Amino acid sequence: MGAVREVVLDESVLFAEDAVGNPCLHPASASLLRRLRHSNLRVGICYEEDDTSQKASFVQGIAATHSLDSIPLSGTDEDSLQKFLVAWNGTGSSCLFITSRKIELFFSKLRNIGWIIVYVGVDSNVATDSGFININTVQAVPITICNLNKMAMHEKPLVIGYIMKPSREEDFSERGAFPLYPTHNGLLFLPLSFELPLARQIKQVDVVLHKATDEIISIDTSLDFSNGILFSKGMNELKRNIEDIPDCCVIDSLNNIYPLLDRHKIQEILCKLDEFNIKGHRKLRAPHFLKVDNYDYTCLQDQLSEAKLSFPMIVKPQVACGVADAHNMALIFKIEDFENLRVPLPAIIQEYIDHGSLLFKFYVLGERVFHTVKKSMPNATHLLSISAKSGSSSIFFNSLKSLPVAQEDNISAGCVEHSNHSIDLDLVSHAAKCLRKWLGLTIFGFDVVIEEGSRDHVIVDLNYLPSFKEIPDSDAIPAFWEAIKSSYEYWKATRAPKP
Ligand SMILES: Nc1ncnc2c1ncn2[C@@H]1O[C@H](COP(=O)(O)OP(=O)(O)OP(=O)(O)O)[C@@H](O)[C@H]1O
Ligand SMILES: O=P(O)(O)O[C@H]1[C@H](O)[C@@H](O)[C@H](OP(=O)(O)O)[C@@H](OP(=O)(O)O)[C@H]1O
Ligand SMILES: [Mg+2]
Ligand SMILES: [Mg+2]
Repeated sequence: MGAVREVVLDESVLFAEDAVGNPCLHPASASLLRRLRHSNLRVGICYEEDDTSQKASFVQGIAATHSLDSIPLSGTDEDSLQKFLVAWNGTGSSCLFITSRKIELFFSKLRNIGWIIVYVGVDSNVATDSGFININTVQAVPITICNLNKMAMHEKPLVIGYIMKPSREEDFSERGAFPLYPTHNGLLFLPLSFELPLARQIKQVDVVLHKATDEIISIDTSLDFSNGILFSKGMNELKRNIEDIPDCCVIDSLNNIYPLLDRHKIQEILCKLDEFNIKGHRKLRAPHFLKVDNYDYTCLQDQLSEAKLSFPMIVKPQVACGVADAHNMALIFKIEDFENLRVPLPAIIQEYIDHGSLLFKFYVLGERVFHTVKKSMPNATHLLSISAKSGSSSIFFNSLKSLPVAQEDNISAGCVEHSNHSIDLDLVSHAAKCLRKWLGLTIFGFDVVIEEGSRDHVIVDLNYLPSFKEIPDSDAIPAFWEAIKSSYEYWKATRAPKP
């Protein structure tokens, strides 16, 4: 049996009726359709031709929404089968027919031409063999396809189990990052579900790719961050499983991720870069900073001076991500602005770098380094005009939502475009390689601003598994796959020998 490239979902596994008898889509089926849509498989929906017109138009609407084919099935006789096959017009590779209706005659005809029937439902009488598979719920469809494709491929693909918040999974999935048919470098992607037993799922994968910070409930900053994290129930179960199954490559290990949760640790890492400046190149450095546990500014001025900090400054929560207020920060212009400052404590006070409102976002995917230029915040003089207009001296904002931009900020796209000539890419790429070695992370991002005047390249932020949305899919996705494969190969070559 060849690898599965095509899947037809019968309406019986997708639709139900709501309280008033109208057709509706099972939530689990909706999630499955979203995943299959971007799985690099050809997917269709089959519906009974004599369905009510309301049902037929509902099915066709769902198919159109998910960019899937919709194929009518008029009956189970030979003629209906031929009409169905002509309408589907399959490539002849192994095709799955996923249903919870028992149409024996139709099944045997399909199996005779190499299709595989996947019956969804709990029925002990169902005999299973290579052409007939029984699963309990539609949530087991991806793992079924994955296992069939693992068995069918001459060179065993590497199965990457992934888990992240739905919006992030959708972002990656829409870019084609999670195919259920092997990539050119032999990877298969399988969504892990907290709603199914994790131990069984993890045994099916070679790698677990996760964004654990998506599963943080809260962080008790009175403890060392890694001990203060309260994860979701599902993430705690995943942690237990990956700790119990040493034979599972994790991208990336939690211990390597924890420092990027903490802007204080990030500053300490970035300050190490000061030693790595290359003669004849611009200086690469971290911002001057001070960590504070309170905003009592009566004794703060000396500490600020000692830390070489002068106004304006930017105040960020020490917690860097994972919780809602990790991106609530403020620009402050005088010592009194610490009064009633709403930035969560403990906080990191950073020098504000005048950087002409241009931000260079770098993304490290394994060996590859990409960057994009984005509009940022204006120089201090412009910021003062914003604060003057706002009536309050300090400027409070959420960096994930919007940055304070001066009205008269005249950075046009052209300036962003020309800015590429101002950054020392060799210097930053060298720094990226150092950071990759120190952090032990497969995919991470960092933000660079160039100080006006000195032209110092200042790294103001480090992020774990960012979205690199702005990098073209044609570059980013193959690099994403290569980074994962290289990390796995490095893990395999360096892991402790099996007992
Ligand atoms: N020290 C600084 N001097 C000047 N501008 C800064 C400084 N720190 C941050 N910025 C600007 O503010 C933006 C948000 O800051 P930062 O990147 O630290 O926030 P974040 O919440 O970590 O964002 P991300 O979504 O990238 O994780 C930066 O992208 C940059 O434009
Ligand atoms: O959601 P938390 O755990 O707070 O972490 C954020 C990161 O700090 C940001 O770097 C991510 O933004 P980018 O993916 O654009 O880098 C941001 O990605 P998002 O905006 O796509 O959610 C978040 O991952
Ligand atoms: Mg940032
Ligand atoms: Mg960040």
